[in-house]
Amino acid sequence: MKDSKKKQIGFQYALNGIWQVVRTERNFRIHIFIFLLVVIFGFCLQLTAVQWCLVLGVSGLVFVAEMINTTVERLIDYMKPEIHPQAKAIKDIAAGAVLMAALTAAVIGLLVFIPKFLHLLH
Ligand SMILES: Nc1ncnc2c1ncn2[C@@H]1O[C@H](COP(=O)(O)OP(=O)(O)OP(=O)(O)O)[C@@H](O)[C@H]1O
Repeated sequence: MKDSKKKQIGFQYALNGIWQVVRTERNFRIHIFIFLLVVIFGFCLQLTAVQWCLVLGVSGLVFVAEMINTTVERLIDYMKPEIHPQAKAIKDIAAGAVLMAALTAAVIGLLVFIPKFLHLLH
């Protein structure tokens, strides 16, 4: 098979992976909804290039963390372990990664948007 054809198929698998998460994970859809709100507010409040980089960067971090968490959960469920402390620790750590990304996003979001809102009020 040609190299470009192989790459195209790999890309389709990757898109399929993203679609799987969008379709099945409620939390991921909530992240998308929040992201769209942030983008709308970003345009309305005319974020600078650096502010866009921060907001988009941290949003990407949340999406990636959520997808890795979903991967870990599915892997553990696929292996069908008994209730086991290791299985619990693995899932809890993956969930903790999402929480850390989300908290970072929230702090950066507040640092970027609060001064913009205050500026509007004055
Ligand atoms: N096999 C297991 N053994 C021990 N504890 C488990 C096991 N599976 C899940 N748990 C515990 O239950 C928690 C929730 O697991 P679950 O797979 O339901 O994730 P979830 O966060 O509810 O996933 P979803 O994103 O589908 O809502 C885990 O964080 C872990 O503490």
